[in-house]
Amino acid sequence: MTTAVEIDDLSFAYPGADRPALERVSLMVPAGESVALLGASGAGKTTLLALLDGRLLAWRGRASVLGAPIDPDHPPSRDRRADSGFIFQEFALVERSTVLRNVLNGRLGRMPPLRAVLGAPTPSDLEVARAALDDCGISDLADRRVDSLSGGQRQRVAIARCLAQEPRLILADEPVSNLDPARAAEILTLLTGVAGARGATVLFSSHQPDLARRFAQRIVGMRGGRIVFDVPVAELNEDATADLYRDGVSVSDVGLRAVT
Ligand SMILES: Nc1ncnc2c1ncn2[C@@H]1O[C@H](COP(=O)(O)OP(=O)(O)OP(=O)(O)O)[C@@H](O)[C@H]1O
Repeated sequence: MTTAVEIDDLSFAYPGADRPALERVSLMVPAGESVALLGASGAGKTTLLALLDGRLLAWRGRASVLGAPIDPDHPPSRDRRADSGFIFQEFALVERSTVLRNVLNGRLGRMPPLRAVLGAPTPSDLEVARAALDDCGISDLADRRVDSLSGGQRQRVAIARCLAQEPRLILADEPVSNLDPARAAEILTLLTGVAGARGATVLFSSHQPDLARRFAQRIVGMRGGRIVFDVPVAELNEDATADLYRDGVSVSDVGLRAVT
């Protein structure tokens, strides 16, 4: 069994913060698994995903992504970055650009640097982008500007952009918290389905235990920067889940976008 993510005794504090955002975190995610990070606002989910994406430095401990250690002192190389894709809650798309152009942006990390600067896709880049649009059911939107799309359609574009990158690991930070419940389930069905079909690992964060249970094989509960449980979905315990949200925030209070 290969490992997509391996973290051992990892701690991180934002500069100037009076307490760590991640404290003594250890985690192992086998390749091909779909894992949900569950926890209240401030639990450290975004920080953990950003760290795995190579965007945070000066942490302590050990971490490997797709079998290679990440360095707390240097950002990852361009090639390494291309192997993991990130899906943001707020989509992070170029609003005034077309859907196809946004999806092609996912190819930039796979192009030689000069071609990427010129933004000149090859026929094979176009083929990969069109396949990603097709997988996400949005081929008919290819020429539409992103600023004319609904939230659910935008998140499909963001997933297609990520797939165009051909990542082996997909990190998704609350990918459905801006969507209504029906759309949220649709998008997680799509995300975990296309990732599974391509053999990619998915690590997604969520405030919603029901969605985590439905779409992940394993649930990692976080609270106050620590991992408090890490269980197969069948072993998820209601009390332990509710505990994640104590201190003024209850599970039922945690709606589509969180309580802060
Ligand atoms: N850029 C930052 N600078 C300083 N502190 C930060 C920064 N980003 C997050 N934090 C702090 O780090 C801790 C973990 O935050 P993080 O955003 O990772 O939690 P989260 O579980 O993703 O929360 P949410 O569900 O609201 O996104 C919190 O105490 C937060 O206030």
